[in-house]
Amino acid sequence: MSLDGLWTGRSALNMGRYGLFRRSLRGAAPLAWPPVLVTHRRLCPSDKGLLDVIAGAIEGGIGAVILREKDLTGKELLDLAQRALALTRPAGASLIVNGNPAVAVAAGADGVHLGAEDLPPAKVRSIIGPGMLLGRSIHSPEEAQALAESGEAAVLDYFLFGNVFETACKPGKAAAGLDALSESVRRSPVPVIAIGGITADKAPLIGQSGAAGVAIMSAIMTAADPVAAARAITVSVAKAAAGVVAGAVASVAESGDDSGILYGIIGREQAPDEATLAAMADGAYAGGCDIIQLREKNMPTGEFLRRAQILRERASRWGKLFIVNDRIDIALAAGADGVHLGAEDLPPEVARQMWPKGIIGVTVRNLAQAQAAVAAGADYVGAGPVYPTTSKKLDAQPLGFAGLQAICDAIDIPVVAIGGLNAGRMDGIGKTGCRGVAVISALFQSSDATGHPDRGQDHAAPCRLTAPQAHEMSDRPDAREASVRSVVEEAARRLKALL
Ligand SMILES: Cc1ncc(COP(=O)(O)OP(=O)(O)O)c(N)n1
Ligand SMILES: Cc1nc(C(=O)O)sc1CCOP(=O)(O)O
Ligand SMILES: [Mg+2]
Repeated sequence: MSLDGLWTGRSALNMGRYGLFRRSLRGAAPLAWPPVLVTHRRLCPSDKGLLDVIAGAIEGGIGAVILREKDLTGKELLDLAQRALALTRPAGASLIVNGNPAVAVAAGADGVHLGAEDLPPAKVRSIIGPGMLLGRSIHSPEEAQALAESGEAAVLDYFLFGNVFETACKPGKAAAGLDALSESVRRSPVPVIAIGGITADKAPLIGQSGAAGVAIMSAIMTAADPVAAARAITVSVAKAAAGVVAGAVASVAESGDDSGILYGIIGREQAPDEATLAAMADGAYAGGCDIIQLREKNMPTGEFLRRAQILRERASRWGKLFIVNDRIDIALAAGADGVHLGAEDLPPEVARQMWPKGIIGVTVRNLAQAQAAVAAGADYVGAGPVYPTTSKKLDAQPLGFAGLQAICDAIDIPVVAIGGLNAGRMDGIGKTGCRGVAVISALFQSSDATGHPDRGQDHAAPCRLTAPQAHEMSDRPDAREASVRSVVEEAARRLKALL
């Protein structure tokens, strides 16, 4: 009998939600994943059961639970998974079943985690279908590379790399170390989650390696107060994620030839959950962003509005600007400073009538569109793409600096350059006359802040630098590294003052 049909049961109903979650994890920036709890019920304190610890960890902000109870029978594991789901699902956390795809499907769980001894990933993917998360443990950079080269990683959503530090959970097993973690991140086509001996105070080191998140076993499972233990880790990870973003932002801010506006654009692809969104916004403003735009596609209005309210609050705290992409209704409801409109959105004349005092930005691709935007009452234009971008599918030809300059010369309102801009592409941009740059990936999905300018150039993951970008940056590695280091330190100082 083929197993291929198994997933058409209950979990198929969940595909929309988890399909979305999976996609949003693809481009995960350093520490953009919320922390993951990996269970081991025999470590629980004597006064607590496993479900008590899971409930506490969720209350403390854990975003996913990997149920790793290897000695249970299928029936026992199914029963436990169903009980755990009753805790994770209402909280919006994910439940991932270790090693048993059939139990995961039968329970309606959100994912499956595999070890080297389990079924091959492609087989498991055919059992669970496209919508569920699928992860695989790895223990070395070579293993990450082998799984990438064999094509097995193509069906995976993440690697779990360990053990990074020594841990009582694997007595006698030497720590793989941070360098091996960094190298695994570099060779991996999927986000890497770090595990093994991770505590709240070590989370920033994990962020430096470029890993997308941390997974915790003993620091939570053995804690007398699992809520407090989980919260300490969640807070530390959020601060570290903000620090990474601050460093990337500062490195772009410092790279231009004048001090123009730095305009960051963020959405769930960069910040999957609300805590990460807030942390990244803090990092971006701390690093030198003047404006943040919330850009969400196909998001239910309520969720979009909640995220807009979070950014409104962060921007006000920093005394900086907040713009909503596409949706003037959400911009007004959230009290944003303005809205950015493109060819598919409400015409700017209509927006201006509805919102006389709002900042209205309009996308333009050529001179004629720029002049039309001015006539329609725009406050600024976003002109692009200046370079090809990996952040969205676009048919328009890149403007280059010459096309950008022609627009800047022709109109009197501010021009913000957009598309494929990063620290290595800023020389001379001020001379075009543009007033600033709008950026997604180099701020929120970049490895810039870690000092590894070539990370991931071998793979085509959307969060990574493309080979030509990496080449450009490597032309002046010493200058770049020194400059990145100093701006990261400065950003860390500013962030510390805030937090
Ligand atoms: C500052 C800035 N400039 C241009 C755009 C692109 O807007 P649009 O053409 O509407 O495309 P989407 O971003 O909605 O896909 C922008 N968002 N911001
Ligand atoms: C959202 C968007 N609009 C563009 C346009 O030209 O209209 S380019 C773009 C993506 C910008 O992302 P990155 O900095 O990663 O290239
Ligand atoms: Mg738009």
